[in-house]
Amino acid sequence: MFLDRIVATKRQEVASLAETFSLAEYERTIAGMPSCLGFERAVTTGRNRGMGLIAEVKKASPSKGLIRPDFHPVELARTYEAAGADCISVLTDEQYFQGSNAYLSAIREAVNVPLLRKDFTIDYRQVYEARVIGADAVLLIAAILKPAELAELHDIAKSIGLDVLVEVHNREEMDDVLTLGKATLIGINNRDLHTFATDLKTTERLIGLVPPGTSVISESAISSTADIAYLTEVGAKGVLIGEHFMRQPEVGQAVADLLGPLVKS
Ligand SMILES: O=P(O)(O)OC[C@@H](O)[C@@H](O)c1c[nH]c2ccccc12
Repeated sequence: MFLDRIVATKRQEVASLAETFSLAEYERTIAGMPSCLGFERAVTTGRNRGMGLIAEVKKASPSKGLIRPDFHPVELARTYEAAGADCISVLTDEQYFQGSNAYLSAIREAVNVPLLRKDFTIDYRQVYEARVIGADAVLLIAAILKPAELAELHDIAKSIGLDVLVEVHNREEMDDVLTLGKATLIGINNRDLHTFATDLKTTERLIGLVPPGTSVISESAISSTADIAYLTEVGAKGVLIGEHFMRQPEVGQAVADLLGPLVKS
C-alpha cells in the first residue's frame, strides 16, 4: 500500500537524519531564530473574509504524477501571497511529491505569510528540522501515528513555537484525536491516503464531531467557488488547495477567482 511505502521511506530518512541530529545544536539554532508567524491564527482569521486559504506549492503527487512541469516554487509562493492567500503549504517530501526542504527555506526568505511544512512526520527530529528550515507549522497525520505518538509530537512542536495541523480522514481518527484533547486546528482530508479517492462530503460527515473552539480546515479536491461556499456552509474555517492552483497557467488569477466572492466590502 502506498501510504505504507511512504512511511517506510520516511523511516529511512529519519534514520539518516538521526546520524547527524544533535538536539542541543538544533535548540541553539532555534534560540537564534525569529519567532514563528502564527499559522493557526492567520488561517482561522482569513483576513475576515469568513474563509481562510492555505495555498499549496506542490509539483507532483503519487496520485496525479507530475502536476506542474514548469515549477518555480518561490515565484509561486510570491504569487500566492500577493493574491491574498493567508498561509502557504510547502511539500518537502522529495521521493513522492518532488518537494524539498530547500524550497521551504527559499520561500521563507521571500514571503511574509506563515508556512506549513507538508510532509509525513513520524519522528521528533523532523519536527525540529521543520522549525529550523523555516516552517511555522507542521502537519501531523493521524493515519500514520499512534495516538501517543501524535500527542508527543504535538507537544514538541508547540514547545518550539510551531502550530500544528492535525489531519484526519475518518471517524476513528477523529475520535482518537479528540480524545487526546490537544488539537486546536484539525484538517479533514477529503482524500483517502490509502485509496486516493476524494469526496468533499468527508468534511461534512466529520465536522459535527468537532467541539466549539477547535477549528476545521477542509483539505484536498477543492477547486471552485461552489466548493468553498459549500464548505463555508458546513462550518470549515479554512481550505487547503494545491492541485487546482498548480494546474492553472495564471495562478494569481485562480486565487483571486476563488477568493473574490468572499471578500467583504
Ligand atoms: O492538491 P489538492 O487536492 O488541493 O490537496 C492539497 C492537500 O490537501 C494535499 O496535498 C494533502 C493533504 N494531506 C496530505 C498529506 C500528505 C501529502 C499531501 C497532502
